[in-house]
Amino acid sequence: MKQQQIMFISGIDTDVGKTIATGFYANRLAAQGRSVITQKLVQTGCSGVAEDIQRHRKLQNLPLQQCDLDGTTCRYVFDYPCSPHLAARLAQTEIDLAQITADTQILAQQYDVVLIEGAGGLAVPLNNELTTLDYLQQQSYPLILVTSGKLGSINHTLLSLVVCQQRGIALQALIYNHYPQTDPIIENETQAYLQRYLTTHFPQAEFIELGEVV
Ligand SMILES: Nc1ncnc2c1ncn2[C@@H]1O[C@H](COP(=O)(O)OP(=O)(O)OP(=O)(O)O)[C@@H](O)[C@H]1O
Ligand SMILES: C[C@H](N)[C@H](N)CCCCCC(=O)O
Ligand SMILES: [Mg+2]
Repeated sequence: MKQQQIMFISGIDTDVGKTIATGFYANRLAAQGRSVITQKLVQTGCSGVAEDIQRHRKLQNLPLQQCDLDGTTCRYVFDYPCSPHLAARLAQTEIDLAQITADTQILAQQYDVVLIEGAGGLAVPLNNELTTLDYLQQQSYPLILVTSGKLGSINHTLLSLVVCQQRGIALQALIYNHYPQTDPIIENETQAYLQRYLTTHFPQAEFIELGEVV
């Protein structure tokens, strides 16, 4: 019997490379013979089929799927490029998290692995009460966290990891995005520091390097 797996991909911030990392990780699993679909928790800043889903499919070298066209892979797409809680409010609606969970379950019945990309970082609000972190904790999905070598990443990464430990969220992997390249002295130590930190505090988690995707 095929093992179904749902994993959540978040990052230390918006624009850190979650979408690229999601496509990369999907391809890695597909190369191991597993069928993979991606889902976007909530998309802001566009209309129609979520732009992150479109990017995932391009990276996977797949056309848009029926589950993309009918909204199963991204139920909530909002125009305004901001936090989901605000984007939903501006659209005079609310994000129904039970609907998103139901969509994930439908996808999990059809694919071996569902990778859910969050919007922004872990503490991004989905409404006035709940953050992405709360949802992740409720669902007990393992987390793949995307980080980078940019100045400031050590602090943002450690804050994200400390809160995962406090909330009992399992870290599957830390993806270290080498893009964009900035200061090699800072980047090298950021990578080395985070690798040491992972070995000490999350020995079961994988450290994965992501290079520039062209
Ligand atoms: N490894 C990479 N190779 C090439 N381009 C990259 C890489 N990582 C990030 N980028 C580029 O940097 C920008 C931000 O990346 P991306 O869209 O993946 O961020 P994100 O974390 O998914 O943001 P959001 O919170 O909006 O979902 C994009 O233009 C993307 O193409
Ligand atoms: C529009 C943007 N690209 C992201 N998808 C949304 C990021 C929300 C971040 C909210 C915040 O941390 O203040
Ligand atoms: Mg993205």
